Amino acid sequence: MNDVHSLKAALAPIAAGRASARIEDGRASIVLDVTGLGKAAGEELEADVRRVAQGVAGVREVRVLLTSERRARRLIAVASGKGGVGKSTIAANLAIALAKRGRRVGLVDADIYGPSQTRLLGVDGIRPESREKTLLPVPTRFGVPLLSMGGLVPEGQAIAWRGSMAGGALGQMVDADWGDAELLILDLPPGTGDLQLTMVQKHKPAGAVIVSTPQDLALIDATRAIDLFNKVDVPIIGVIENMAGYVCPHCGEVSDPFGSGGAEAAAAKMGLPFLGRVPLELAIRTASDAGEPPAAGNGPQAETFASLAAQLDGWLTANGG
Ligand SMILES: Nc1ncnc2c1ncn2[C@@H]1O[C@H](COP(=O)(O)OP(=O)(O)OP(=O)(O)O)[C@@H](O)[C@H]1O
Repeated sequence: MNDVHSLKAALAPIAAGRASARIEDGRASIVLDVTGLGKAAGEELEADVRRVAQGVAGVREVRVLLTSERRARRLIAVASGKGGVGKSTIAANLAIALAKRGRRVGLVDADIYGPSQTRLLGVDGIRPESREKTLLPVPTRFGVPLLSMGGLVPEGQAIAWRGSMAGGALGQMVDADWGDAELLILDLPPGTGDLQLTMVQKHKPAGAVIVSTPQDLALIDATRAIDLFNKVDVPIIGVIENMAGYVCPHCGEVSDPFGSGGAEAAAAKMGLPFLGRVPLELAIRTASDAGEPPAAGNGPQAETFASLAAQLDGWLTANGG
């Protein structure tokens, strides 16, 4: 076997289909395709390839060139005009329902005022590690890796974090080692101030989902959120009405403490798609508090989120795959 064949044979078990190699005057040049591997795994593979190549007879020097098809990772913002409407709950469950459909999804919790995703996804207290200044998202049981401001903002310092620090931390989270995730769901801080505008301007999500309760007041705020995205030319994928209709945990009867249909009517008036409604249900709150997102289960709530995710999926396909 000549040297280049020995080199190829040595590389095959660890980098089959990813490496092409040649040797000239004892110098091995290897082009390694690390598409979809993520930074850490790509570097690990590069080190393995280097080590193996150095052990091949006739090789004095090894050069490895990494290539990767640039994968466009899309950001979908989940926003609300005011706090407490269930934006984080919807964001977490949408991410899980999309993962169930086969999308490779990560979740970014940018809500510095009330970062709740670590609790919702059952990874409270687990801090993300970092490798060479790149954050490694925390894996969750639901197939959706997570990075949260919760792990970065010192508790009780949200106010001091307004502005540039929050912007910097969000940049670090978006540019983290998301591996082959094609989609990041971005749980924005509630409201429509400068902080939200800067975040949206800088990271330019592919689209936005607006969460509102059926109440009039929340709808006025939701309209402001819609205006914010319009201002920066980010398309609104649609509006979700949360806490619509109270389902009695005892008899299953549905009543409408906050009214119903308001968000749908408002969406229609603004010419925006209405994605659906999520009822106000004790089971959603208790499951969420326990780190068991309903979308991960098999109950009726899982169906509600599956249907929302199907529409989001349709939008993603229609807008670039
Ligand atoms: N459809 C629902 N049925 C019952 N409880 C819900 C529902 N949606 C959200 N909740 C509960 O309402 C509370 C607020 O929800 P969540 O934290 O998701 O809101 P938010 O809009 O993200 O708030 P914040 O502004 O604090 O980020 C939580 O206790 C959550 O479990």
